[in-house]
Amino acid sequence: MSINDVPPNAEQHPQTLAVDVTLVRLPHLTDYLPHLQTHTTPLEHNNYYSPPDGFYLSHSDVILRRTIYDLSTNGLYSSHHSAYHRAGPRKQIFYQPQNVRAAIVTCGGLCPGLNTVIRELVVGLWEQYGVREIFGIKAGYRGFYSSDPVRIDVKMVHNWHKRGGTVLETSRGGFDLHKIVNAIEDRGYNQVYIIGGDGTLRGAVKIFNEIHRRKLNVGVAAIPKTVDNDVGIIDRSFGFQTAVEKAQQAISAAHVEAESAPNGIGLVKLMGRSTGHIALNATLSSRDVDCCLIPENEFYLEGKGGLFEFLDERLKENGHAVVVVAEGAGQDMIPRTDAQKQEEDESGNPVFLDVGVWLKSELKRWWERDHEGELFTVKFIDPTYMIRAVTANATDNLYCTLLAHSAVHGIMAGYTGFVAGPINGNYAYIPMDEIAETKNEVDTKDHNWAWVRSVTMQPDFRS
Ligand SMILES: Nc1ncnc2c1ncn2[C@@H]1O[C@H](COP(=O)(O)OP(=O)(O)O)[C@@H](O)[C@H]1O
Ligand SMILES: O=P(O)(O)OC[C@H]1O[C@](O)(COP(=O)(O)O)[C@@H](O)[C@@H]1O
Ligand SMILES: [Mg+2]
Repeated sequence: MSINDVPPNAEQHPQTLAVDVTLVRLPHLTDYLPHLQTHTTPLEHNNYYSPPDGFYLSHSDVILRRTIYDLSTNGLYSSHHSAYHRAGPRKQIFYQPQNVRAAIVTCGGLCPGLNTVIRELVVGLWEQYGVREIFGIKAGYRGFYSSDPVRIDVKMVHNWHKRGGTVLETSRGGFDLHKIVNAIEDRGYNQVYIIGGDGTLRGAVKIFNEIHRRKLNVGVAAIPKTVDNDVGIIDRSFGFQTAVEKAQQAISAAHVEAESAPNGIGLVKLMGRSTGHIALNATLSSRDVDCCLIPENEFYLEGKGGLFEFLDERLKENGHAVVVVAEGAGQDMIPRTDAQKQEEDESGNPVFLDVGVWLKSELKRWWERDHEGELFTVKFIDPTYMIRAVTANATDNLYCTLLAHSAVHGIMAGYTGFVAGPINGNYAYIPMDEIAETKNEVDTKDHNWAWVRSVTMQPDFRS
């Protein structure tokens, strides 16, 4: 079939898609505990649920990862079409609610919605399944072995979705596999809910593998958290939209400052350790940005096609310009000492130098050199934690709720070593190790980046 054979009106000329589906295998407690008993879910007798036909999902309900096909190629017949188990309640579960001891932990940096996820894990366990023993682990992974857990009940969590941060506290570092799994065993937890980013997920995989090795009757579920939106496979991470909304406010302020000064430049640095999703999305939604700099697209300052030449033209044309830079961009250009090159945070993440401060001083240096005596202003705004230390917006709050309830249903159904997350708008269970290995970077070859370029008309920094 060639492109010309694809009829413009598919309704009149329906095409048949033949898709080979590979079911992504999800770990289950019965993989190593084959004699575990099943029980009918208490949702059957929940006055507020009255499950209608089709309410329960089964092992055969799946979500396809790939939804976009090109009818003119044979690509659609290729064998790799991953199908993931759909998230949702199962009629048969592998726990008796009165025997459940659940532990919840938050790790890594803050993210809007953390408290909503915790709240909804508690509500889901308590209200839907009748679980009464729910514990919060304090201050990240280290809390498993270094402090006493906090008992949580459904009344306590009432208002938590209206608070930024994490009520349980969080931290980086402190991952000690054996101490953590020993604590899980000693304290008798049989469900562990881990909320965290890429580092946390790599730790969660190790915890799950160790639990599997010890053949413990303990389900492990993770809920991916990161404002950076750098977790792969899932549509987006919770809190990201809220962070973009906040970032836009910083851009608006930078725009006002820049507009109100002769040759004014508003410079905004946004979070994004190694991905530029916040910068890109805030740029696209604000439309005030003249240039968006992200880690996935190297840039340079001097010469033809460089940032200075571009800003020179923009200032001549408009009298002002707004530059957005993701914190991980341009790191290779910032001079640093050997000690600075080695610097890592407690989790082993590289510590960046401040690209905003550096860029501000480079802009000033350039202007003084090339435009001596002409007025010039750079206003640098770094909202840092203001974009993530906030409550989740309505969309993120709802999203956090669905994530938490999906995780509870999955663990109750005996699945383990999984992450709950949306794929193409539907909630799925994805093996933890698969998620831990993937990274969601900005694809500078796709339409979104092309859109950024067409909105800003910034250089591609390739010449
Ligand atoms: N490769 C790894 N193996 C085990 N634990 C890890 C790993 N990377 C990070 N962690 C632990 O996960 C937690 C959070 O990691 P961090 O990178 O700070 O944040 P995030 O999970 O948000 O990316 C920390 O306690 C850290 O020690
Ligand atoms: O100062 P902190 O707390 O280490 O956080 C800074 C980092 O945390 C983030 O907000 C998110 O990182 P994680 O999701 O990996 O925790 C990054 O954008 C930023 O580089
Ligand atoms: Mg991380």
